[in-house]
Amino acid sequence: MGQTLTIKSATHSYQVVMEKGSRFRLAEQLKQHTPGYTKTVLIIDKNVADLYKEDFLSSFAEAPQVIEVASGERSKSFETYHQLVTKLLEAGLDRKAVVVAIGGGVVGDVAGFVAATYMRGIRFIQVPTTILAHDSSVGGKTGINHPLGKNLIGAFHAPSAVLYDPEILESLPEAELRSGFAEVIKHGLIHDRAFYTWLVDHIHSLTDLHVDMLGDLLLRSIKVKADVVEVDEKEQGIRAHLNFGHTLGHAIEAELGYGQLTHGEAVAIGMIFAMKLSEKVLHTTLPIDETSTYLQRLGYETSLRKGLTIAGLIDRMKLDKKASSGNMQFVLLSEVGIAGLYQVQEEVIESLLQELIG
Ligand SMILES: NC(=O)c1ccc[n+]([C@@H]2O[C@H](COP(=O)([O-])OP(=O)(O)OC[C@H]3O[C@@H](n4cnc5c(N)ncnc54)[C@H](O)[C@@H]3O)[C@@H](O)[C@H]2O)c1
Ligand SMILES: O=C(O)C(=O)C[C@@H](O)[C@H](O)[C@H](O)COP(=O)(O)O
Ligand SMILES: [Zn+2]
Repeated sequence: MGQTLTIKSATHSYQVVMEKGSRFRLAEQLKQHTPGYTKTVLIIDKNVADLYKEDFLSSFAEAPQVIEVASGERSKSFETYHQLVTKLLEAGLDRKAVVVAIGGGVVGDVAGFVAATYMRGIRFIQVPTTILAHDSSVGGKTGINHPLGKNLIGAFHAPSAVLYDPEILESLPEAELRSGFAEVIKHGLIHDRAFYTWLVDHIHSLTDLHVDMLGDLLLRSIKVKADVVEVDEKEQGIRAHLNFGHTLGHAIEAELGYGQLTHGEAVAIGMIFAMKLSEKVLHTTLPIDETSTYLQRLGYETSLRKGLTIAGLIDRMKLDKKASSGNMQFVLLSEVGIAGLYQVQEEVIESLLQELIG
């Protein structure tokens, strides 16, 4: 039956189910987690469809409609959103229908936003297929990007279940292991010092992330996310801590052009920046060298790419959703495992960015 973790949202509780081979039981799982549903449509990442579509369909007596979404960050767009809603209307989905999002964070975010808004909200199930999606599939943040910035349009809409089959992660390319693992490290840094230390001591290379241990590792990381979103689902307070590394990370993604650097790679640069900022603003001492060396050993970049400008990044960061009246706010660490949200003066950010640009 695999391992489960129950998450409480404001509207309902839902389960994260981690079970090897569960992709062959999707029809059964759907009945269990969304009782009484009238119809379903599977919205699936194109690469994932090529590899696993038949596996997902194998348990249905009558195959549901499948909509394939082009792989990549560019699909988190108005165009894809519009196309998907149109296809659901044409398919005749009613308010008791269920959307199943199968893929990484891109498909989860856009399909989740479709479900959040279709007829003012229908149920949806997250079937994460990347490491990164251990983060994106839990907590109910859904949305799309705007040319001006990441995730600027969206809604909070909790899934009815998160169905993880760790076997699927075996086909992930190295760059995607790296992207997803950044959010695992983030969870340790902001909320679970022992977990962070365990990662540094035990995961020496991305090849250490093999299927036999990924289920446990991801559940531990999801537990951090669950602890936070259960207390503050709609980001009125501590949920912002999950945004550690993201103020700069999102700015980098948008400035470079979506998809040039993966989300996790951009967040990794943002985390090192936020640790340096923490030392400056909070007069604390953090293991920046250790984290930086660790990230570099795993193949992450930790400084800013050529072509990025301080002015461009600052303009983006002023549009970040945490900004208040144009003042930038950053998640900083007073120590590993303890995060907080702080307003930081533009001059301080500017001078530190200068150091990172070199
Ligand atoms: N909603 C949230 O709380 C939240 C949290 C974190 C990140 N995000 C968002 O998630 C997105 C990134 O998600 P992602 O890293 O999963 O990227 P992604 O969805 O683009 O997937 C990464 C790549 O891996 C491929 N892929 C997916 N599963 C595969 C598999 N099992 N085998 C082989 N290839 C596979 C995809 O086709 C794609 O090319 C970003 O847009 C980010 O903003 C959202
Ligand atoms: O769940 C959250 O809250 C997070 O901040 C998790 C992040 O890893 C994720 O990238 C999220 O999409 C960022 O949210 P945003 O509100 O900054 O768009
Ligand atoms: Zn993220």
